[in-house]
Amino acid sequence: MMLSVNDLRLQRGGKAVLHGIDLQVPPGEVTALLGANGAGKSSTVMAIGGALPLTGGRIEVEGNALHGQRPERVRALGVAVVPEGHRVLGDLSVLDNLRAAATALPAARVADAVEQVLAVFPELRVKLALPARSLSGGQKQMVCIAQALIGKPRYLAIDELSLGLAPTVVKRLVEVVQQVAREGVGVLLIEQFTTVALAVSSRAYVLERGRMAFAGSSQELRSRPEILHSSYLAAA
Ligand SMILES: Nc1ncnc2c1ncn2[C@@H]1O[C@H](COP(=O)(O)OP(=O)(O)OP(=O)(O)O)[C@@H](O)[C@H]1O
Repeated sequence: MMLSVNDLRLQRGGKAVLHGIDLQVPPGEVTALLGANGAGKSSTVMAIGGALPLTGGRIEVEGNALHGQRPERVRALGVAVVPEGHRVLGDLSVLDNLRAAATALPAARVADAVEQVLAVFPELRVKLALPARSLSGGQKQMVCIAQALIGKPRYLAIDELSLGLAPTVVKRLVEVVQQVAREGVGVLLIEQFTTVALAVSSRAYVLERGRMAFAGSSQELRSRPEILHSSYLAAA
């Protein structure tokens, strides 16, 4: 019972960016994926979501291969991804953005599914009729997380939860991530604020130029700050 990445290799623009990484995301907890800009965090999440082809290795969820699958199939296997940049369909209303994420559900279940994600983000209720472009960055991120949750994933990967968002919003998003994990979802979290990421996660990984420089408990990484320092400096 796990989302697991084994010996993942990946090229972008003809250049190797992941050199064989291993990563496990257990259900019911938050796993942090840390590393400097360009280390390969986004590429890892995109590969998990079916948005980038691998050049080697395996990605599996509870025994099913995710690698080589299209993004829709990855979602159907219970793995949802929130890409970096909290992008929404700006011309559509917030409600239609949520509905658009529910197209894989039978029509009769869409309204219920929308209700369930609004219970997670009640602050979106008063925004439902507004065009999504009128939302703040934090509210757009809420819409993106709600879209990911609408299919009831067993695993959720979030690329840059809080990048560019106000501290009060970050606090709120972190609460939601913790709640989602408590309800049994395995969360893979990429978060620029390493203190936040290590406070909410049980296990942590540190990527350094496409290789895993650390894998272990978040507590251990908190007590050994030199690991993060050297990884973030190595990229400079
Ligand atoms: N579209 C692309 N085409 C070619 N190479 C890319 C592309 N996007 C990223 N890369 C390269 O892939 C490597 C890994 O980038 P990636 O975005 O996965 O890192 P990251 O750890 O998520 O960093 P960031 O926090 O900056 O997004 C980098 O060397 C980057 O230059």
